[in-house]
Amino acid sequence: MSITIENVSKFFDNTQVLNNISLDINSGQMVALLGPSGSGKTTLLRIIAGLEQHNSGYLRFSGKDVSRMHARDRNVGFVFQHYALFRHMTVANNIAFGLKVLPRRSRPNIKIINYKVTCLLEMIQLEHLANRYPSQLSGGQKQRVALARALAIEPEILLLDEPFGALDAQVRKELRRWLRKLHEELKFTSVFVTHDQEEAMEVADKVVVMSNGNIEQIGTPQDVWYEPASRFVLEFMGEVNHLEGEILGSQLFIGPHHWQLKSTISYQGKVDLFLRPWEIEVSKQLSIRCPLLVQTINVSPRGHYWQFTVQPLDWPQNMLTVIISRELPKLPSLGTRFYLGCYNARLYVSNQAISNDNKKIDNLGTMYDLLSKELTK
Ligand SMILES: Nc1ncnc2c1ncn2[C@@H]1O[C@H](COP(=O)(O)OP(=O)(O)OP(=O)(O)O)[C@@H](O)[C@H]1O
Repeated sequence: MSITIENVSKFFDNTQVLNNISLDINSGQMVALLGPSGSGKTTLLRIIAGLEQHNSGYLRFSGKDVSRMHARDRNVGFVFQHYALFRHMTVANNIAFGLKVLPRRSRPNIKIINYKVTCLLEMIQLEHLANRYPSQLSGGQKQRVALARALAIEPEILLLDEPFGALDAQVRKELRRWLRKLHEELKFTSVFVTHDQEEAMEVADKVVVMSNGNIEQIGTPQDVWYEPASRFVLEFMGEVNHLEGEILGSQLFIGPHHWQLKSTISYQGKVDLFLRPWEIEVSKQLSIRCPLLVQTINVSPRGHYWQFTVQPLDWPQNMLTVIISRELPKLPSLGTRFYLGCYNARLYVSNQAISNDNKKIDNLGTMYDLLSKELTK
């Protein structure tokens, strides 16, 4: 079943928490709503579920307007962060609950209910715990039971609100792989809320990045990672170094260092440069590619790579994080000086310099785009 959200807005009292949201979710797709706390993810999910009513706009399931349809008639399964299992019921009875409370005309007979529960217990690999109570389960087991309970009614849409948020890192990883596999087998449409970038990248077909009640970007995990649509998405999607620079005439300045631009660009003034730790070039020699002198102040081994914290020496900036493959023959120790290049840095008009006029040219491209060819080859 597909979901169409068209110009949906939501107010709580006089505060607008969703601002004209439009989003298409194809049948069988798994979509992550990703964003910081308070960005409106849960509110949007609850509107899809029918637990919250939007103030304007349309909500359609496979083309049919469901805006006024009661939650129980939407055929939607819901999984919350905090299990919400019935404490006084066994695992098997928790899973059977949704089927037992169906209206008489659509309720399966008890044999079929028991058969379905057995199949679901098998699917979540907890057959041996059918007669336990929730208090006798681990967090990961409880969450699997919650999923089985949501799936028992064979929903066409499954909504998950931070389903693994309360679990430790290892169990989270296992469960999200398991969810992805389950999704591939059963092919329901699902929307899940998370503020964990890695979780969204690993599980979703499509990622919707939200901030402040707005959608910042809709795209595949690759899109939002490699082609961030805004400075917000770039900063939100993983670690990034922030440098300050300035465009004066046809030169880009970082501290006392300057580069010749291909041509004079229309924007003049302060710029913010963003650079992922693994996009920094390093060299022991001063060169045109690596002109920025730094000193190592921390080295930390991270599996197949090394992570350095470095202090810029003759160019006034904050400390930077640099990631270098461990295959490099010789590694700098603490205090070692070396040179950096930052050609992959993305440039934006500095926040301090944004006026309505500059907002139109907020994103200036990468240094590679702006510099003359002979400097970057
Ligand atoms: N019932 C409510 N009454 C008033 N304001 C609310 C209500 N529910 C949510 N809000 C507000 O709406 C905004 C969006 O909340 P929402 O829970 O959708 O965000 P979120 O992105 O899911 O955040 P989190 O990741 O912290 O759960 C917040 O500012 C929140 O305070």
